[in-house]
Amino acid sequence: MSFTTDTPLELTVGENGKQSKFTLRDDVLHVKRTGEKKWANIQAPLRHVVWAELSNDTLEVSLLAKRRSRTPGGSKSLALVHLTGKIKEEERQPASKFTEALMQAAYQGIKPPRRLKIFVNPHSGPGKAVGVFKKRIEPLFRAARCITDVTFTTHAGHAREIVKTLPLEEYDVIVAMSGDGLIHEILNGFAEHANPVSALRTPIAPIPTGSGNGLALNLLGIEEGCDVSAAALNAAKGRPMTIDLFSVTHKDSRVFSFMSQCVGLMSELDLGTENMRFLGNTRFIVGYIRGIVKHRACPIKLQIKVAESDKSAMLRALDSARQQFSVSSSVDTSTLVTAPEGNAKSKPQNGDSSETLPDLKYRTVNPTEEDGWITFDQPVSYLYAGKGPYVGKDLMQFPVSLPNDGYIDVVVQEQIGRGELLKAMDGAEVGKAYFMNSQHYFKAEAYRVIPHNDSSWLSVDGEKYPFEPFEVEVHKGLATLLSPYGYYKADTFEIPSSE
Ligand SMILES: Nc1ncnc2c1ncn2[C@@H]1O[C@H](COP(=O)(O)OP(=O)(O)OP(=O)(O)O)[C@@H](O)[C@H]1O
Repeated sequence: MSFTTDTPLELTVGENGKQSKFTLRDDVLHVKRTGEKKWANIQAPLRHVVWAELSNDTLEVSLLAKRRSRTPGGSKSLALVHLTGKIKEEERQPASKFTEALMQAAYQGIKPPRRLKIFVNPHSGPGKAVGVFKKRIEPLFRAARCITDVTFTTHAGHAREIVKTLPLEEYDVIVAMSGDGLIHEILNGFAEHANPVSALRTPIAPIPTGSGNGLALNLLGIEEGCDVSAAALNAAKGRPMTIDLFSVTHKDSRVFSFMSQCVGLMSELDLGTENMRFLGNTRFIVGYIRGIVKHRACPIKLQIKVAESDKSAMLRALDSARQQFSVSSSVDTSTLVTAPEGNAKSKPQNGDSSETLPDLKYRTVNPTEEDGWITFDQPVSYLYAGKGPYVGKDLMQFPVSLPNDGYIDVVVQEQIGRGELLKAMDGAEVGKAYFMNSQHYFKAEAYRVIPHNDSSWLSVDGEKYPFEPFEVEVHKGLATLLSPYGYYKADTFEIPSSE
């Protein structure tokens, strides 16, 4: 999001030696306060501006400001800061003009107040979600004038029961204060709604309190992906971004997946370490090292309906998508008043207003080479398929993934030596494993897995399923998320200059 004016907008308020000078330049609000020790100098990008209002003789600005101290993860966490200043009568007009311009630039056509249905999973991750909600999230939603309806989930399946019959017209956004597991549950609840397609168009915004939090990382990036305040502000004023969903079918069951499916080493490191939840994100690293020590191959036959198998072509597609992002995210102030997206819900794809979930196209087809299917029939270290670059803070598994290209990214890791598997950890958080020759990468419309025994688990969005034959296919743009950017924020993945 970019805000450009020839001359910066400025406003100075206050009296008696306590003055605040606000300057809106490019896409940053600069605040300089004299006579104050705390928050004397703030520079907040527009996406961190929560609210600005002029009432009687007082200007109020709420924003997220970076604390000086760093989190254990190394980034500076964001604090909700309220700034107020007294306005003299003769300053009312410029103050009103400034407040209006700041709100328009900060909301870019999004019309507050948003009505939020919020689910808080008290047991997600290290179990601190309720305290964090009361201390940090409730005040932020109040500052952003959101209308909230909160459920603290009491059991697994609770959120699913509620969203199945949710009156869709009463809410703009579903907020999940949880890990990725609760989002999987909500999407599957929506699929059981009487109007499933409309339900799935209701955007979901995650607030990361789980152990994995891959979705929040994909939407907010590595700097802010674990910051609950940045995530809550995305719920209050993010823009709808449609994503593809996947149907995972085995026997007679159909489950919707939004993030990933895996078998072999990568499913065991997640599902085999659930007793280590107290370790937070670290449990995945412990699980990976344990998997390397065991060094078991995963015996499967894999069939993929391939759309692209050339890694260089996928890098070029990402590069051109990134160039489009940078054009579409630069918005001139002249568009601010008339920006179109007041409502958070996404529009039907291709004008299709059907309320029926998409049919399964590949369930009964015979996969043949002529129809673009390829077959792997040798033990692998793991199969990992999904959407969204990050699957966790330490692993960018799908660096060339795009939100709604209609494909699932399928990664097949050959069984390699323990030393090489250990080396693959180096740079895993910025997607370096993509360049390993032993890591095969496909853009696919569908794939099938036939296990040769029952020695592993299938993980779907981090939830455990039996290791039985299953099939996956893609449904373009079926679900909606909220994003501050309109694309996956994974710019730490570097596209080599030769591409
Ligand atoms: N009150 C509850 N008690 C027990 N389980 C719950 C409760 N509320 C939700 N759940 C279940 O907990 C599961 C995991 O939740 P969630 O994703 O929020 O946390 P997590 O597992 O710590 O994070 P991650 O999925 O990122 O590892 C979900 O499947 C959900 O159904």
